[in-house]
Amino acid sequence: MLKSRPLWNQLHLSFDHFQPAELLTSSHCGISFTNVQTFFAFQLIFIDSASCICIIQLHQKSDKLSSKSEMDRILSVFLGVFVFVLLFSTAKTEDEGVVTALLAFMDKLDPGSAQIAPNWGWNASSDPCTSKWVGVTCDRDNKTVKKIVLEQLNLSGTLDVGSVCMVSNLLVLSLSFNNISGSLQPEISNCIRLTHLYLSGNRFSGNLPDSLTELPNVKRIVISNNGFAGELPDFSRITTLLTFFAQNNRFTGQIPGFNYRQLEDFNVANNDLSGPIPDDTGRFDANSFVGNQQLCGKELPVSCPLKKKKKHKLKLRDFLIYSGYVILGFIVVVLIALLLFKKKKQRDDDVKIDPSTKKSPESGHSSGSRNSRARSEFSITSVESGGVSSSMVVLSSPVVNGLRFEDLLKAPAELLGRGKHGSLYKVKPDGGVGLVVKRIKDWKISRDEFKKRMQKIDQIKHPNVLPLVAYYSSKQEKLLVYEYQQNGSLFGLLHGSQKSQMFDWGSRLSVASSIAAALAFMHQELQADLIPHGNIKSSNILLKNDMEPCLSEYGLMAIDHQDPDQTNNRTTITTFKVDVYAFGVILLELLTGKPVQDDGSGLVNWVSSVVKEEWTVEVFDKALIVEGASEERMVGLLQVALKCINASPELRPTMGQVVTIISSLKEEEEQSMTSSDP
Ligand SMILES: Nc1ncnc2c1ncn2[C@@H]1O[C@H](COP(=O)(O)OP(=O)(O)OP(=O)(O)O)[C@@H](O)[C@H]1O
Repeated sequence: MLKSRPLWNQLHLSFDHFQPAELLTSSHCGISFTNVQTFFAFQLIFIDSASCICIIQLHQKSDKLSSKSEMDRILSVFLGVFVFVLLFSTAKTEDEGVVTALLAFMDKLDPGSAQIAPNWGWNASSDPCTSKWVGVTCDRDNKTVKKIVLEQLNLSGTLDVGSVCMVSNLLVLSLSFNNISGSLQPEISNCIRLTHLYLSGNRFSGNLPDSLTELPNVKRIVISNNGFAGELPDFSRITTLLTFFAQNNRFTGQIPGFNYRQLEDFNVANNDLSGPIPDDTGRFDANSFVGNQQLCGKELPVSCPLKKKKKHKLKLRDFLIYSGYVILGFIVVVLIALLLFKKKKQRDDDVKIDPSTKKSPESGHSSGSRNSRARSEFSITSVESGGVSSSMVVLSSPVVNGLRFEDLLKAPAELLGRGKHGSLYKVKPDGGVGLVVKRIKDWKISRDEFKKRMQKIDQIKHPNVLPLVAYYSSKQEKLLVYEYQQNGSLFGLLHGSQKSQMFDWGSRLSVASSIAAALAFMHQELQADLIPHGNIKSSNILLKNDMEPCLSEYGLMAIDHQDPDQTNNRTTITTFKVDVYAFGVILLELLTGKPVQDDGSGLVNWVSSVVKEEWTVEVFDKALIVEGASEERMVGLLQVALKCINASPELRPTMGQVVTIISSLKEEEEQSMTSSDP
């Protein structure tokens, strides 16, 4: 039976029949009201709103019993039966409504039932869900129609949008590769929950209705290979759209606005579109636009003509005015440049360019060409450090035997990044290995506490945690020295130029497993000292020479910056749950292949909303799907991630628990690999 959601509305209407009545309570599971005239209370209780059964309880009000009580009893029974019949009939009407709508839709789609066979189930005496009509998919409870997929069936009628959109929970409508003709009617906007509309490979014609852009949830619109014509409506209104395929139609006019930054797939090739390509992101190449004679842009061989400037004959007066503007502009530019220069000088006042580092052997650039993100060279010589070599503690590491603070300060340094918590320099002391120096300013931690913390962290070794090589502490700044890892980070592997390298499902699961194990170990060892990592993100997971992942910068951040509830009083448990949350975000990054922006909440919200809609497979990285990664194990890992990102720290698992689940997923994966080996 179909879910009877609108029944509720109708129920309220039916109460009007009993006016004057006083509504006593109203909830989703029951309603009661008193009929004042007959001194009766009815109680309608929904046993199961889905099957539309209700029980009507009739209560006589004892304090109001009168000589008319016998008469009233009869009346009450009559009223009860009446209400029951009324409700039952309205519920039935609702179910029948969807069945009727679907049959009307099919009637137009396949006139004369030329294609549909009797065993498809499409008839008025059966239920689309429980009788499993061909092409219809329902929700898990078999109550609501969610998808209609009727592809490659040679259907040659028209699309009755008015009828099909009466299926109020419809998410997917796919009618690709048939012979359907006619236009797409404006009532398409009634399909308010629709996320996927596939109409490609038919004979549709006419304009796309403006109302198509009113669909609030639509993600994929595929209308390619049809005869659609006219101008495309303004799709920039749809904020959810990920795919728009409209190639091989007869669309004219200019390409309208789209949220190009968000679109994953876009193609309007082979139409009659004209004018400039408005996509300034450059994410879609010529293939998305070719075959439109009058289209121009950097993606195509035809670049757009420059706008012709009107030629003016300059009179002397005009000349003087323009010269005035030019001089004024020049003065403003000089002033701004001076201001910027002053500001930059202030920012860099503690970073002096070491004249001895004119040229870095690695970069080959001169120190004059400084740029914060590009390769730039500084000496990390600190104003206050002034050669206080005794303040630097070099830990017992084979990597830097005999390293002196002076060597570090003198060495050419290249700025790798300026993060929220400090700057990172790559340094290569004479004859030594490459190092990185993290420079943290204004960390509100006493020298003793800092020293204790670093020594504690140094005592705990794990193969997947990058060891600290040396540290230095002064009032204003702390320096932390690590070995430089030339293979980059997990961030680079997932989203950077290295993306082209195959980062397959097995490797992703392996990274998740190694990092989880490292974190669980560190948490256990540092439990008494309450030192979490505090800043887990994919750029802090580095790849060692053997491509094994390792966590860097453990324990540098006293407070977390990813967890929304960082202001809460921290208990032993919640302190470490900050890392569990961040690890959950890493898992999402591995599963979706999408980068994390700012605090990660964007990715978390997106995944949560897709999963809620029961579109779980949508979240996975396309590369993983193409590779044929096990959906069962991807869902398993996603479930771990969702537990980790629980808004309530107490409800998040411990890293120990996370390790157990991921290890068993990894084991299953390995077993499946060996069993599928020839
Ligand atoms: N030991 C290392 N070897 C090689 N690259 C490193 C090393 N440590 C960090 N990096 C890389 O250097 C870049 C800058 O690191 P940095 O720690 O400054 O950035 P961040 O993580 O964004 O900042 P923050 O840690 O302050 O939030 C990152 O891409 C990071 O992956």
